[in-house]
Amino acid sequence: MSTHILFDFDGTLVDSLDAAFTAFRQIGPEFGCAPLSRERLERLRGMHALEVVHALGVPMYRLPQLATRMRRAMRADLMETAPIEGIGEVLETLLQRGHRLGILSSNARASVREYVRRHRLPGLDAVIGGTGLFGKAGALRRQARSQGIAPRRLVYVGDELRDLEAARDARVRFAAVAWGYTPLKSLATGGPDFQCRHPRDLLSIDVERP
Ligand SMILES: O=C(O)COP(=O)(O)O
Repeated sequence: MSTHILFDFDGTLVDSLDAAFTAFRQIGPEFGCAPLSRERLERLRGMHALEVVHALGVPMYRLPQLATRMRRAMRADLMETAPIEGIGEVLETLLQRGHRLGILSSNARASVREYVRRHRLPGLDAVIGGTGLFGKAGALRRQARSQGIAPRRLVYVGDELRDLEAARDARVRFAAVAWGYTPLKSLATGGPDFQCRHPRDLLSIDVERP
């Protein structure tokens, strides 16, 4: 039987970290954040998104507004950024093997769909977007329910600790990727079901588990 594989977007299908960094340097100060250096960014990458928000001094009530402003500021750069190298071929192979693919992202659905179309990423027409930064667990649960499948038959592929946490909460399997925002060694502390150092490692995540 095939597995439903849902992909996170930013960091997992496209390396948007530079675009995020540039946008934050512009917008962060409006939210009372100190200017961000590359060195500090590197230190923040190992942390959970909530810890990052705290470390940057963003009040929680302003987070949705900051995230929306960031997404808008990043959009043009993002559209010009190529997908992670090798991901297109891997998606193609997963499709040929009969897997059902999709995207589940806290980024805006319209931007993600536009990106998939422009960069011709195969099999990713189903896009769930705008989940809220910390709303992915509920979205994963709803997805399993609406597809009529047990959560364990879903795999979420992501690059951040909030992705891993959401998959755990929803009892969905999680594949951690090494090429995203959060280093694999930080993701490994959360005990992901699969660790992918290269996109082709995604081809072995269909292993059935009891
Ligand atoms: O909230 C964002 O824009 C980041 O989106 P992601 O869930 O695809 O990482």
